[in-house]
Amino acid sequence: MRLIVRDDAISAAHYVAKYILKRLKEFEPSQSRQFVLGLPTGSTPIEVYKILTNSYQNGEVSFENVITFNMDEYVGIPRDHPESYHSFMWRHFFSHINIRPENVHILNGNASNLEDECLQYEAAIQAAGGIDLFLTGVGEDGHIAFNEPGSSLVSRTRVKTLAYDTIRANSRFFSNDINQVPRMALTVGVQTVLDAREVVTIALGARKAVALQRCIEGGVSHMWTLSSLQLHRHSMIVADEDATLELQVKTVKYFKSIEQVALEEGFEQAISKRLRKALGEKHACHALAKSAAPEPALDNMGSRIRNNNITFVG
Ligand SMILES: N[C@@H]1[C@@H](O)[C@H](O)[C@@H](COP(=O)(O)O)O[C@@H]1O
Repeated sequence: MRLIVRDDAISAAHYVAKYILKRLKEFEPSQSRQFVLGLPTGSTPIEVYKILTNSYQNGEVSFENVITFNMDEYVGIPRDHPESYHSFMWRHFFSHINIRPENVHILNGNASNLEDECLQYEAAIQAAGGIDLFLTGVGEDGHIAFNEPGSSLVSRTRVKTLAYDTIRANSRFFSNDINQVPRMALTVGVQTVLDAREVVTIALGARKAVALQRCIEGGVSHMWTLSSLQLHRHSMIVADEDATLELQVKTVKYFKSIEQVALEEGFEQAISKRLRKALGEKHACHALAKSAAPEPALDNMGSRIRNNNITFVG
């Protein structure tokens, strides 16, 4: 797992947006080879969506050959309710870019058979070739998507009852009236997220600090489902300083020093190359096929420089 720390929320959002743009550029999506992007809702990714929208409007990126899968949706509120995740995504992102409506996937919280809806969603992800990059947020209780504390770490898309803490936290979107917040949601599972080729999480503000501490410095636990990212080969958390408030100073310094060394030694290029390889396994990526250079070995202990070769943890 990588941890990237930026001074404030805007800088963190810029880092994430630029990272996604870089991945899209490297991938060169086309009609026969579409990029599959997993997306979250919540206040945290809004700035990322704004930056991606601006990039589209400036002609820097196209979403024509991007397929999206959203993480979750409330059960039982109308699709056009202003706080449904469907409305959220179109309001903050999809309406402003050139994505094809048929490429947008958002769970239907009003389906007559919710279990079937979840099964079909998993099947649709498979049919798209799996998710290339899953962007996620994190709840105050450490949940990823709506995988509340106690969720199975091998769970897949399903119906979930929301934790009281989440209902309380999300009441700010429902006129601060806890009674208006739906009690249930459909959500991708922890394993659905872990199956993505890459996971990028953005965590902003002091209210995420405890969750971040548990997920980075604690062990893998179903009580803090974001901690499952410790098991992923290509996971990265991008946080602002406030979100790191509960981490040990030495933890933050450690990850900052890794980033510094990595920048100096071309780590970014090494990661890009390794990810292109992972994507190439699915898409027969022509760019990587050209490269005959050996991959750097993995080292579970962290970033190391050996004979000018960098090894790194995923
Ligand atoms: N299901 C969503 C999560 O996907 C999101 O990460 C979380 C944090 O939201 P915010 O970014 O508003 O703090 O809220 C909800 O619970």
